[in-house]
Amino acid sequence: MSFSGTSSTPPPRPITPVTIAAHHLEKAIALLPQVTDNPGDLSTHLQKALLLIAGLDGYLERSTTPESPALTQIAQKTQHEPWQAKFEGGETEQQLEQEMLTGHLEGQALKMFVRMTGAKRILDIGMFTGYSALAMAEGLPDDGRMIACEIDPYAARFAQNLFEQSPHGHKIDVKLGPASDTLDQLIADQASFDFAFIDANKAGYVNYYEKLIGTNLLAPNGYICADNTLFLGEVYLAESERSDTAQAIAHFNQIVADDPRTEQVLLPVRDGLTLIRRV
Ligand SMILES: C[S@@+](CC[C@H](N)C(=O)[O-])C[C@H]1O[C@@H](n2cnc3c(N)ncnc32)[C@H](O)[C@@H]1O
Repeated sequence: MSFSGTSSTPPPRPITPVTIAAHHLEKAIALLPQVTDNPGDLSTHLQKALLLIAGLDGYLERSTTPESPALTQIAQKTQHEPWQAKFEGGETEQQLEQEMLTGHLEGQALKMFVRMTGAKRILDIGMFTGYSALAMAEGLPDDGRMIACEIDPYAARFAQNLFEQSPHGHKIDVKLGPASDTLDQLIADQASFDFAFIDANKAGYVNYYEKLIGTNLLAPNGYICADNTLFLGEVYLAESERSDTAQAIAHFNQIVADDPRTEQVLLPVRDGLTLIRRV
C-alpha cells in the first residue's frame, strides 16, 4: 500500500510473502545480540537480505504511475474506518479489514491489463470499498461498463459513495448479494465479460472460475485475473502449515493448473495474481 499508519490508525499488518519474510528477518536481526557465538558474517548476510526484501515494495510503488486522487481517497478512507467496531456493532455483516484492499501496485497492474486487453465489459467479484473496481474502471473507455459484486451492504454503500466522486464511477454497476447468485443471473441474462477479477471469499474461487470458463460468461477471448493466489506464501508451505483459506486457494491453483481448457501464469505481485485465458 502507498500509505502508512498514523497514531490513530495502525498500519496494515504484513499479508504478503515478501512483507512477512521482512518481518521475520527484522525479528531475527533483533535477536542477534543474544547469540553468543555469532559467526562474523551472520549479521551482514541477514542485513543484506533484509535490505533486499524490505526495499522491494517501496521501490515498486515509486516506479509505478501514481494512483488517482479518487483511488487515494478510497485507500485512506478504508484505512481509517474502524472495521472491527463496525462488525461488532452489527453494521457490517462480513468481518472486513483494511488489509483486504488491493492498493496502488495491484490497482495499476489491473488498470494496465484492462488497457492491454482492450476490455470493455468487466466483472469485479469481491468489491469491498471499491479500489480494484475503480482502478479497472479508470482503464475502461468511456462506453466501457463494469458489474461489481459485493455481499456486504455497508461495504457496497461505502464504495458507491466514493465512486460518485470519480469521473469514472458512472461505469460501475454495483450488485449487492452473494456473487454466485449474481453470476447465475448474469448467465441467465446471457451477459458476457472480457475481463473478470476474482477477489471475493476464497472458498468460492473454484465456483466463480467454473461459472466463467464453463459458460459464455467469460467471452471467448476474455481473461480472468485471480487475487491472493500465493495466500501469504502458505500455498507452497507444507499442508500442515496452511489455514483452511490457504488450502482453498491451493486447491483452486491446482484446478487451474490442471485445466486443459485454459493457460495461466501466477505473478508474484503483492499476495499473488494469476492471469488466466481460454486456450
Ligand atoms: C478481499 S476483499 C476485496 C478487495 C477489493 N477487490 C479491493 O480491491 O479492495 C473481498 C470482498 O468480498 C466480499 N465477499 C465475500 N464473500 C462474498 C460473496 N459470497 N459474494 C460477494 N462478495 C463477497 C467481502 O465482503 C469483501 O468485501
